[in-house]
Amino acid sequence: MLVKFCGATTAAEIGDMAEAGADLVGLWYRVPGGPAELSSGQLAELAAAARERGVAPVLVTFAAEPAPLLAAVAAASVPWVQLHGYQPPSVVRALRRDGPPGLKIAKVLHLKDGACAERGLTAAYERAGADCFLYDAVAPDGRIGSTARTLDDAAVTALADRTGLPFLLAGGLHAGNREAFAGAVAHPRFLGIDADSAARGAGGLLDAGRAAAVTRAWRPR
Ligand SMILES: O=C(O)c1ccccc1NCC(=O)[C@H](O)[C@H](O)COP(=O)(O)O
Repeated sequence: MLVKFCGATTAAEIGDMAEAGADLVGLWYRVPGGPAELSSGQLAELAAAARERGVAPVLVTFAAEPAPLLAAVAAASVPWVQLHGYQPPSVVRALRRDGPPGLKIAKVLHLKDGACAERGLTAAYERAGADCFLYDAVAPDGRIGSTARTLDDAAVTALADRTGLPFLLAGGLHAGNREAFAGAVAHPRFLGIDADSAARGAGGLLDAGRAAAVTRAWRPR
């Protein structure tokens, strides 16, 4: 299974995530107002640092214009893109058509009170060329991304049953709640986990010890 931690802003955090056993590290690009937002130069620098440490960099974005995303993917040689907003299937199609061969595209599906906001679009995302979905929570006020709110295991497995792609599970995952997701973890399309809040230390940066505790708790032994 894959383990992703999201929102690195320094090479030191990336080194810490590598030590914590991460496969993927999220780098924010075009997340307006986000505390971990990076310039295109920083994105390229941190993507290189991640590759050096054997961790695959993931461009995490709210952007819905393919051209700047494709330019950033090419400039930073990023192998993964995570479309974390409510981007339509046409954005996935454009990235698949015009992106580098082998680019991995993760489309986030947002769940609120057990209902998926993109429920009517999942087949279109699949046809457009997404590689996987990432299931994440929506806060009561509509906020998305790093909400630290957990999903309901039954809602997750029901959504996974209705879709045809592997999925990363997110939403308030921490070292102590793997058992609450027994259905998701056992699902044949379970691909791995994505966490942000639980991996952060007191100063707000990603923390090696906290991230390692998440990895240890979730990775099968
Ligand atoms: O992490 C954020 O603050 C964020 C902001 C805007 C877009 C995406 C963002 N994070 C994306 C992630 O992949 C997080 O890991 C995911 O939302 C889970 O976060 P958490 O519930 O805090 O573990």
